[in-house]
Order: sequence, then structure tokens, then C-alpha cells
Amino acid sequence: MCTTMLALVRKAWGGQLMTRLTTMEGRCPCSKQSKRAASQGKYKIVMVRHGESEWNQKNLFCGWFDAKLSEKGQMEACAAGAALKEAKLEFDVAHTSLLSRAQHTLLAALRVAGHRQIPICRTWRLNERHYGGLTGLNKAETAKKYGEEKVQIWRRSFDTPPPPMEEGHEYYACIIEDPRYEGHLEPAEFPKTESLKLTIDRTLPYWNEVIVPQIKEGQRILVSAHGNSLRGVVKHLECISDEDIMGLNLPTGIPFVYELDENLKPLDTLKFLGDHEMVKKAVESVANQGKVK
Ligand SMILES: O=C(OP(=O)(O)O)[C@H](O)COP(=O)(O)O
Repeated sequence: MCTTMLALVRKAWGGQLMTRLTTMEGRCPCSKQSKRAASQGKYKIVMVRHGESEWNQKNLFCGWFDAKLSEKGQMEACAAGAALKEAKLEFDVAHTSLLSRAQHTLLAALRVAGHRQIPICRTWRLNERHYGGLTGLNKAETAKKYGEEKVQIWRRSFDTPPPPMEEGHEYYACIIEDPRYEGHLEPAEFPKTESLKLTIDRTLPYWNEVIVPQIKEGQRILVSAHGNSLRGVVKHLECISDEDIMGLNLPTGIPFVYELDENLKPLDTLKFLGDHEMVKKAVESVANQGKVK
């Protein structure tokens, strides 16, 4: 029986290698559910976690700090665009966060994919989860100080937020005084920390009120966002339990696709546009970031 395991399936789809990945019980490729995978949904949506940021590269908790893409991240963004083009995916509208790393990934991917002109909607609701007092700390050093188990809870538990970001925190002012939030958030509305649950609580209204109506209108949508804001969307779409979502790690810069039925239920789990070995390594690398080096 295939339970609680990492399963990777390679599928030829539109001339592009697609990788299906799951760590969730009952969601393995041999389950009945996955036998529906071959059919095309009524709708399709594509999402991508931004390319590697300079803070991903340094293994720092980033959250709402506006880290730029690293050189590797810029290349990943371009590669994401090439994968979209290769898969012949086209878009009418894109959604992204207010953070540069997601926006720059989106722009590079759209440029390489050949669709520069589509409308782009930017919202703080797709921002990464706020990492609170952990913002700017090295994940491996934090694991050394507090233990890997504690760091795993902070990184991946559903509803345990990291410690809050206090006013004296090194990055407090540069986040709360950032002009990009003017007209979006009042100072009192800024989160001080967020669990995945809290992240979903502010992402889902945008999903339901803005993205879902566009999908139902038949608009082809690309979302460029973050590891945890997208984990929340994936959890919602696939009805993943609070426990099982802990096992999901999204790699940087590799787009993934959902085929959705008329009720916007996925026909299958997410499928990455990428070679399965490459995706597997990238996922493992994210999972291991919280380990003592
Ligand atoms: O800012 C972050 O996510 P992002 O790089 O997707 O924007 C986090 O630091 C990701 O860290 P995590 O994978 O330990 O949750």
C-alpha cells in the first residue's frame, strides 16, 4: 500500500515532462483518485513559487522582508517561462504578491513565455507568510539553537506561529514603513507573525473573491507567489489535512499546474513542469533547510 510516501510520476503531457508529487496518504499515483488524471479539466490554473531569492540562498527566514532574486533565481524565473512556453500554456491575467521576488519572477517568466501584455494584479494577500521574530535568522543556526523539532514546528506546523516580530526587531521598520503597502494596509493591520492557518485566512478571501470568478469566466491564470502562501492555496484546493500539509514543500521557480472540474475541484494533485529528478531534489532541498548543517 502506498501511504505517506514520496511518489513521483513522470507523464508526457503536451510534449512536456510533468511531475506529479505527493507525500499525502491516499494520494499516491495508484489510488483511484489519480486514475482520473489523464482527463483534462474544465479549467486550468498555473502557479509558481518565485525563483531563489538572495535570502533563500543564504538560508534565512524571509517572510515579508523584500529579498531580491539571486542570480540563480533569475535563471529559474526564465526557465519557468521557458517551461510555460514549452507546455504551450497561455494566460489572460496574472496574480502576484507585493514582494519583488514574486513580481520579478512573474515578469521574467511572462517575457520568456512571450506574453508581456497581460494584466497583472498585485496583492499583499499573496505575500509570503510573515515569519515574525524569525525574520532574518539563519534556519540551520536556529535549528542548532532551538532544535530541529522546534524549527520544523515553526516552519511547517499548521497553526503554531513563530514568535512575533517586536517593534525593536532589525527588520520591523523596513517592513511596516515600506511605501508599497500604502493604500493596502494600515500600520495596525500588519501581521506580527503568521502560522500557515493565519496565512490561509488572509489569502483565501482573495482566492475566492478575485481568482475564482476569473477562473469561472474562463480566464487563463498564472499565479506567482511564495512557498507558504501557495502551500495554503494547495491545501485548500486539495483538501489536505492540517497534519499532511506539513509534508508539502514547494521548490522555487518550477511552475505547477492544476486541472480543475466545473466545481473547481482538482482532477488530480499538482503537476510540476519539470523533470522528476530535478523536482525531487529541489523539494528535498527545501525540506532540509531547517536541519542543523
Ligand atoms: O520567505 C520565505 O518563503 P519564500 O522564499 O517562498 O518567499 C520563507 O523564508 C520560506 O521558508 P520556509 O520554507 O522555511 O517556510
